[in-house]
Amino acid sequence: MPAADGSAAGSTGPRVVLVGPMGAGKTTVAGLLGERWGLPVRDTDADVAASAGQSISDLFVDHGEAHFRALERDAVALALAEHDGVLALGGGAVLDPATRELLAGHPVVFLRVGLSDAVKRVGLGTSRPLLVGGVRARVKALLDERAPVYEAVATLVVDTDDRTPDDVADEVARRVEAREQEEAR
Ligand SMILES: Nc1ncnc2c1ncn2[C@@H]1O[C@H](COP(=O)(O)OP(=O)(O)OP(=O)(O)O)[C@@H](O)[C@H]1O
Ligand SMILES: O=C(O)C1=C[C@@H](O)[C@@H](O)[C@H](O)C1
Ligand SMILES: [Mg+2]
Repeated sequence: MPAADGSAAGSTGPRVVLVGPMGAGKTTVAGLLGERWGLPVRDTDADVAASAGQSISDLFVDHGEAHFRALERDAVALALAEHDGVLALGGGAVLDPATRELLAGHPVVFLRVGLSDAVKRVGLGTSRPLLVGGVRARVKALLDERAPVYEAVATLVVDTDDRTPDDVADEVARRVEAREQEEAR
């Protein structure tokens, strides 16, 4: 139940928030961290699709990217306020300045991925509307444009190229736990 100021009563916020480009493995690694820590996992892409009653692709086609971004901003704000588990954001969520402000003070991990691994991972499906048309060129443009934004919001950066999701989740868990211990001292 949210408190009067909009925050969730008793919520301490997510144990970790995963950011990074499409194909970085946010959703996959969030699932692994949730299992490891015994915590619930939430993904703002799934929240937006559920609240709109439409897939993300259909939302882009029917209402456009700006409408999707507005729903996404609300979904991130709500998840940060009420979710105490592992949180994966949509790849473009951090483009919104208000979202970046909300992230300040949370443990944010940037899962970094290079062009070649990102292209291999996202494949040629149509579930990522921003990539329909020319996957490699679009991925390159998005990685170049967004890398500084992910770096700016992150408290930790974890490389994912040539690594399995389990290996990435191990490093995220180890480093988040080490930070928590430092902060508890
Ligand atoms: N480290 C990895 N090595 C190889 N494949 C991976 C790795 N991480 C994720 N994958 C695979 O890449 C694909 C995309 O992963 P995932 O959906 O978790 O990415 P995402 O960052 O959540 O992307 P989006 O921003 O589109 O939601 C999935 O098929 C997943 O199994
Ligand atoms: O990087 C992006 O802009 C996106 C990433 C996905 O997670 C979805 O949020 C959507 O396909 C847009
Ligand atoms: Mg995802």
